[in-house]
Amino acid sequence: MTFFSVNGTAAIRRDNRAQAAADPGPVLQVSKLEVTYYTDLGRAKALDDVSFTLEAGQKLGMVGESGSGKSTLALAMMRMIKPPGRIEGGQVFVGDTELMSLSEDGMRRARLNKVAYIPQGAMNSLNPVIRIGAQMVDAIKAHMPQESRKAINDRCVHALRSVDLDPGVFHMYAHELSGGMKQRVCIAIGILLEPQVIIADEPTSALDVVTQRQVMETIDRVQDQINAAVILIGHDMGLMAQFVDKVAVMYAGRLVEVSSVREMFTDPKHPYARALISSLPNLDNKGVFRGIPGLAPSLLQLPGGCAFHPRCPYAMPACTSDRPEVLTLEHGRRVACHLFDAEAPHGQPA
Ligand SMILES: Nc1ncnc2c1ncn2[C@@H]1O[C@H](COP(=O)(O)OP(=O)(O)OP(=O)(O)O)[C@@H](O)[C@H]1O
Repeated sequence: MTFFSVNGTAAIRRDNRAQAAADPGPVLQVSKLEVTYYTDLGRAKALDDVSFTLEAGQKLGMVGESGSGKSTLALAMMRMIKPPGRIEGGQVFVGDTELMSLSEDGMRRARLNKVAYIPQGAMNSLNPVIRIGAQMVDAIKAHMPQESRKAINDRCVHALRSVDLDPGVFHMYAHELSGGMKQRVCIAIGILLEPQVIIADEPTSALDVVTQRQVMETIDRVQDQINAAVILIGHDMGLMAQFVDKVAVMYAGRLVEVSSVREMFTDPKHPYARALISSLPNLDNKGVFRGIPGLAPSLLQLPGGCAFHPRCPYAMPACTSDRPEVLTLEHGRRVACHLFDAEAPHGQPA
């Protein structure tokens, strides 16, 4: 912890940068996370063996078709999966704290403090009859019941300023704010306790393109201020390309590729990632867009072998029968595809 000054008063602030320097290595390690929804129609495995790491200050873009499991991943990391869903395995380390093994009370304290989640449509779930400031104060009080009112207010004002909002917003109601301002309030709430990890689920949906960019720039800036690792869930590959360091592609509950943003956009490996990239407009394809043939599979009836094989132009016999392991390729790229079985160092699954 270090001290910083807000309006001339001292407030406690965690120094994520000093923590990261003292403890190099990934701040977030997700390992073999598994989630199943037990529905009347059968079992839907929404997360299957999901593993990845993220360092302090890094931004990961999580992309994939609707229903591929992106929000489930965020909810599982927060231990907020509700029935009929169940977390059936895996670990999530934030620093040296393993979230899945915390008590309910320990997890309640870890939320917002170690890992903050800005859910899909968060800006529409601000309470319409409670002033913004009171909602921010409540969030802090739940974690710091001993904190003085003045220190709490100062912390709120600091967070509002960090997201480029006037401190006057503290006294306003949600209906007095534009969509972009409301989304920035949600980001301010997310950073109140300076978490080491921030997960933002579609933070720019329902915003116009100018406001989208402003919100992404706000996330960029606050992340830099508190040196957090950020996961951005979304569909907009163009926006991802501009703002993230790494891209993770999810398909039918599995991470099929995790690569640096440059490698993902210049040389995507997994055929599904290739299809996603080639469906983007660019200056060369002169308005001819290539879609991805077929539909995303139902999680209740996944094809055998690789779930993508019925849509894959490179499918081989092994793809119909053997589930591809996640392989580590050069530069630490991770790909789950039989096309690369021979390329992985020593053929070892990651
Ligand atoms: N409450 C639920 N009950 C049953 N199945 C569910 C439930 N929530 C999610 N699922 C299943 O989990 C899968 C993943 O859903 P999830 O919301 O994580 O996808 P997503 O990639 O975030 O989609 P979107 O981009 O549309 O938000 C869905 O296809 C659905 O089959």
